[in-house]
Amino acid sequence: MHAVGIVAAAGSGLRLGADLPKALVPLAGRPLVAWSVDALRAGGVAELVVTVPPGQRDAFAAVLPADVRLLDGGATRTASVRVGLDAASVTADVVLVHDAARPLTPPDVVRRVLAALAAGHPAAVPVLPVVDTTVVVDDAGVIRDAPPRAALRRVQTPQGFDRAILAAAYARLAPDADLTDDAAVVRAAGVPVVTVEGDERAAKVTVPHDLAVAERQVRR
Ligand SMILES: Nc1ccn([C@@H]2O[C@H](COP(=O)(O)OP(=O)(O)OP(=O)(O)O)[C@@H](O)[C@H]2O)c(=O)n1
Ligand SMILES: C[C@](O)(CO)[C@H](O)COP(=O)(O)O
Repeated sequence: MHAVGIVAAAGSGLRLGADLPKALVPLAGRPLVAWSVDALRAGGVAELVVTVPPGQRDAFAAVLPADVRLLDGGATRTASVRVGLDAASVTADVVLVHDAARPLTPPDVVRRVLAALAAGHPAAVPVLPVVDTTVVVDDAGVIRDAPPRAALRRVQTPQGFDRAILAAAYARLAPDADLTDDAAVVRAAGVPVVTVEGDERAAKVTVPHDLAVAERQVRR
């Protein structure tokens, strides 16, 4: 099975509030994107495309292996993944789409996603259970619903897909579509998405506290 990894690294990191693009923010002395690239490689994905903030290719090239392909990303995560997917080799059987912002994803998570694809599933995503009561609120912040928690999951990356199926699903999307993940893109095209076990260590670095947690994780 020929797998290509697409690392979405073109975000600015507004919620992190750093003075450089989030994917270049150091974690234990290495940029987040370098950790994320390593995570995919450790899990068995050798060929990688990374989408970066326009104008930042040199900065990313300086911190990534020379065989990683760098492309200018788009204004949204969806647009950035689309750029990476368009560039992914058509000889690839499967693609794994990963957030640069999930630097410490264990290789076993990558392997579980690849195994589900190898078993013939068109799409597979890692998930974790929800441990807090989860509610739906209205504009005034008043609780309107509390969905049964047992069926809820938190979705992580990398998310794996049959390449041709993901490409067809993206082709159906409006050019300015902005979905929160790629599972939503294929689901919009009617493709079933199976789940595999995620890992707390694959947490997304979103706010400053997440970076502090990741630093402690590396030290352990
Ligand atoms: N236009 C964008 C926006 C996001 N991403 C990537 O998508 C992943 C998840 O996005 P998020 O954590 O929200 O990153 P940012 O958009 O950078 O964060 P913020 O929303 O706080 O600005 C990140 O690895 C980010 O680099 C991307 O490739 N292109
Ligand atoms: C793709 C994702 O990481 C799955 O949980 C998530 O939806 C990204 O959201 P963000 O707001 O772009 O960080």
